Amino acid sequence: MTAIRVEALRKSHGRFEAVKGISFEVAAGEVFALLGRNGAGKTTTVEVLAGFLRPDGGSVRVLGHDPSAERAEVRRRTGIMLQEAGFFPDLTVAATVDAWRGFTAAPRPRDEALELAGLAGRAGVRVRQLSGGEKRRLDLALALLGRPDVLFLDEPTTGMDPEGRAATWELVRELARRGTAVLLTTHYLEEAQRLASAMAIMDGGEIVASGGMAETLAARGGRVSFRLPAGVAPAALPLPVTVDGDEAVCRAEDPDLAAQTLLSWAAERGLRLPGLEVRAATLEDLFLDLPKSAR
Ligand SMILES: Nc1ncnc2c1ncn2[C@@H]1O[C@H](COP(=O)(O)OP(=O)(O)OP(=O)(O)O)[C@@H](O)[C@H]1O
Repeated sequence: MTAIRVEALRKSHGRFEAVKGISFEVAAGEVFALLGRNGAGKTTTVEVLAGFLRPDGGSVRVLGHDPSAERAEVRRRTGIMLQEAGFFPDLTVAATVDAWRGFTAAPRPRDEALELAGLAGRAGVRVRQLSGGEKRRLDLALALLGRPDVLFLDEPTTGMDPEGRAATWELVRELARRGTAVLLTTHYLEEAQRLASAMAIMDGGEIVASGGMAETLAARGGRVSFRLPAGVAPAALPLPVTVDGDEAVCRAEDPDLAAQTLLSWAAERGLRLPGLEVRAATLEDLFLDLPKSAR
């Protein structure tokens, strides 16, 4: 089931066109990463989907509804974690959650939301005393209060320590397993690669690359690297390599097969390939392949 549908969306801020006709879909139970450098148009897109901004062109549907025309219906079933949290610094964590529960239909119990977000035991702390990462967790707790079918996460783990980040990833995975559609924007490419099954990279308001995460990365191939054995000329190797210092790098569609070819070649000659490393493509490799302007 399609949870989010964006078709030819356009949105300007004044005369500046921040989103220039983008299209993508997110299915129920899918984590979709919207990526791109600062100012690419990601937040503007999320704000349209959340019903905060009206599109100038094209259409968006969240759970089959138009988020600006049917805002109440969409808001009831979506959770949003935006970049700037508008908390009252003097309220405690518990009071903040209670206030939000008042605005939420059929909210989760307070302790359940705090537990989910990893804030159990911090209920009595004032918001101003929370660390940056803990504030993100509080944001997450609020976003999950209404047991949303669609979750918008804008830079959810900024400021979190590695443990908090790992716990958040696990929570997002679990929510997706239970059917929540998650639209994630992040600058942490490792986060996107681990969590998302599909992605789109935006630049200057347009989508410059998109597709299933695994398929896109597999199509990009991978690399095998090793230290060139003494006395071996790169041209003598059975596969083409680029050489940087004494490191040889072989880019290949199937890096496992390339490694086997290189190792058999070396074994036949009684050579070793020290420091041999086989690596599938990462999202970072994909980014580095994009035109400079898109990174
Ligand atoms: N309210 C606004 N008024 C004017 N320009 C805006 C407004 N909001 C965003 N913009 C501009 O629109 C462009 C896209 O911004 P947006 O916040 O959507 O990008 P982003 O991809 O989310 O960036 P970041 O990674 O920094 O969050 C930017 O150039 C930004 O300066």
